[in-house]
Parts: sequence; structure tokens; C-alpha cells
Amino acid sequence: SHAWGYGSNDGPEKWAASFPIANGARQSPIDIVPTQAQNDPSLKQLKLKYDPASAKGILNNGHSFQVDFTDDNNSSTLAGGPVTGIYRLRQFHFHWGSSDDKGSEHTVAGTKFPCELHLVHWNTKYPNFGEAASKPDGLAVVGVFLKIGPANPRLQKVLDALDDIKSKGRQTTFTNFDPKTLLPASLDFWTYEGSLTTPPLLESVTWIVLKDPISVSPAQMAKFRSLLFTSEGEAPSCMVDNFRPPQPLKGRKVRASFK
Ligand SMILES: Oc1ccc(S)c(O)c1
Ligand SMILES: [Zn+2]
Repeated sequence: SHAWGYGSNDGPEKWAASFPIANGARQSPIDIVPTQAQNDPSLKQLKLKYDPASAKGILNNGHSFQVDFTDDNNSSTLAGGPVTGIYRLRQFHFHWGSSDDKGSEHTVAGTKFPCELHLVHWNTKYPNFGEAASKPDGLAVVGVFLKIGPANPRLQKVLDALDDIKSKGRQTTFTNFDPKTLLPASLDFWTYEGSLTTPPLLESVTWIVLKDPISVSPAQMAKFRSLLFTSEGEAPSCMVDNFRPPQPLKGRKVRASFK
């Protein structure tokens, strides 16, 4: 079976056995080196339009937790930036560490953040997410770094829901939430062509990583770490360090939307 995880027996160093694309030409995450990113004045402004009513539920999938959105219409979309066409918001999720010195997937000149948010969108030129996920221009994921600082009130509604989805497979309704409230003031971004950072590691993602982080407090980080990788009834394993380390750039260029 394709059981994968983040432990020593099933973690990122083992994924290539079941998912050979793990050694592919456009894998994610990467270390972003700002001095090597080229400003591209042709990059358009990022256009994010999110309808809070499209938030549906929150789920512990055993690797992270995700907030799912109804994606049967264009109420929550991404356009502009490095992409052409309209991409629909499908879900957002996070990756985080067991301590505040690690947890993000992308790094910035080697700097790790304690947490990273991924907002996953799929290209509406394809009929659905599953189809889009197998195409080179199928997905657009906005990455947002979380940095230790004052408690982030916008994050609190998400964190307050975690008590109901502590173990793998648990889900609960989660409505009337605007993911725009999780974004920093500036939408300046780096962009490059990459992949999902979790199996099946499909090389279908245009990454849009925001330059500015949002804040998260140590107590809020502890809430993330209160989740479990394991199902009810299994020996509990804390959901921490669910991040893949940076992968080889293999000649790819990272562009910047800002000077
Ligand atoms: O659909 C997706 C699942 C996981 C991750 S890390 C993505 O970037 C997209
Ligand atoms: Zn992710």
C-alpha cells in the first residue's frame, strides 16, 4: 500500500520507493535565495477572491489538517500573478515542526519558519481537481510563512476547531471563514514551477510563495502540535514535523514579483 508519513521508516527519504517522481526535475519545496531570484516586471498582481460561505469543513487527514471549500463554482478563486486563467480554491492546510526552529517546507536563504500555510487552487480549464492535479499547469498553491510573534487572532478560529479533529479521520463542519484574513498585508511573492510536497508529489504546481510572513504565538504553535497522526484507538503519535525538506533546484529559475 502507499502508506507514507514523516517517520524514520516512512518519511521523505523513503518516498522515492513508492513515488519515483520524488527524484524528479521539478520537486518541491525548495530553498528560496532572494539574491538569486530575478524580478519579473511582466508578473501581474495576484488576484485572490474568497467567499467565506464556500468554507465547508475541517479534516484531520493523518498528515496535516485541511479546511475544505466547495469548488463547484467560482466563488473562491485565484487569478493573475504568474498564472493564466482562473484557479479555484480547493483547500488550505499547514506544515509545522516539533519546535519553533523548524516546520516550514520552503526556506528563505536557509531560514526555516515554524509553520507554513498552503492554499491549494486548481485550474478551471480542467473539469475537476483530480484531473488538474495531473497536469503541469493544473495547480497553483499560495505558500505563507508563519513567524513567532504576537498571537494571531485570525488563526484562532481554525485552532479552536482542532479539539474536534484530534485524531486521523476526524472531521467537523467549518463554515463562514475567509482565508484572506490569513494573508499578510503585502502580496509580494516568489514564484517557480514545482510539485505537491506530499505523495503523490505530482509535478503540477505553480508555487506562489509570499515574501512576508504572518504571526503565530508559541501557545498557538502548541495547538498545532496537539493533533495526532494516528487514529482513535491507535498508540498516539503527535502530529509534528510534517514537512518535506528542500529539494534540488535542477536548473529552475525563481522569479520575484517585487524589487
Ligand atoms: O493538493 C495538495 C496537497 C498537498 C500539498 S503540499 C499541496 O501543495 C497540494
Ligand atoms: Zn502542503
